[in-house]
Amino acid sequence: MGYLIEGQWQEGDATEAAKDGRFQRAESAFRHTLGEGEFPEEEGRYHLYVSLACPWAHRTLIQRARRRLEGVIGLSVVHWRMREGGWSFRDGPGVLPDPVMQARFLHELYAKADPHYSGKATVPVLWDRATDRIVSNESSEILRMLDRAFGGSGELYPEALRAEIDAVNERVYRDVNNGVYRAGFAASQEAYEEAVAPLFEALDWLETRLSGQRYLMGDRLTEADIRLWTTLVRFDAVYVTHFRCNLRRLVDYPHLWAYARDLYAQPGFGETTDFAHIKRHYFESHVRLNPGGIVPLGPIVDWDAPHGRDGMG
Ligand SMILES: N[C@@H](CCC(=O)N[C@@H](CS)C(=O)NCC(=O)O)C(=O)O
Repeated sequence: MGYLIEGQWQEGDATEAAKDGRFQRAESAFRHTLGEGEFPEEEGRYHLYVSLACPWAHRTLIQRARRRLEGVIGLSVVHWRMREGGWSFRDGPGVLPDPVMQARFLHELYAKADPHYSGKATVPVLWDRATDRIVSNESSEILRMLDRAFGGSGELYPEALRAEIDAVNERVYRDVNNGVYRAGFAASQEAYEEAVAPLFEALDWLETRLSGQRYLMGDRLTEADIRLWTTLVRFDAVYVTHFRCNLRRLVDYPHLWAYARDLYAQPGFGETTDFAHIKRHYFESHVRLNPGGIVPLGPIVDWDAPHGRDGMG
């Protein structure tokens, strides 16, 4: 773990847990848009840096695969363990090194893009090879860019559904995507309970919503599904134990669990999911939560079991 100050890497826990024990996520710093202004659409010009473990990066990886943009936007995958030096490109199964600067650590790219950058070096990063700059390091915005750029139709965020998608995204982000982190990184009992209660209220709400419709917006997949799903797929493998989100497991929610398997079977989802990176990242990286670094072998769950949702409206 660590962070950059004025482009210089500092080892240490830039923990986002404030003095009151509550985890706070920092805003992403690079917020340009592919296809606008200085970042025109050009095949081969942009490169995506992800961790296969990271739920935020996973959003962008799913969309790159769904759109079959593999030949248009390059990909690097960091090593699952995030300790000294932060995310690195050290050798390991599934790691794809950096072809742009042959960086050893992700933070080198942040410092190259902005020698005065202060903050964390997070994934995902959408990099512009032509200018050596970061287009964006905000997953929700990269997801939308990959929905529209290079001939995309913007189907994940259709005009008519935007208000409803925004409303669902807001609650899912606060209580689910970030909720599991607020529970896991809470440094007090109070902060932990403040995160866990709304997390499971939100899962109950989603369970009901998905009992009568295939996707969060009805009969079509939108960005809201991708954003929810990357947390669900990690839930039983990691968050139930490592982050103590254990009132219930995903498999205890019949509709949510079938919904998660439905998406897992669709193009872009299962194929970009790497449970080894996911589990090893969390259990080997967070020394405070798991000092021994032991990775649990379970749970045994069948992601390929029939989900029975094809015919749902
Ligand atoms: N707002 C960012 C958050 C990304 C994020 O927090 N990524 C984590 C991995 S899951 C990370 O890279 N953390 C590095 C660190 O904490 O030093 C986004 O959604 O793109």
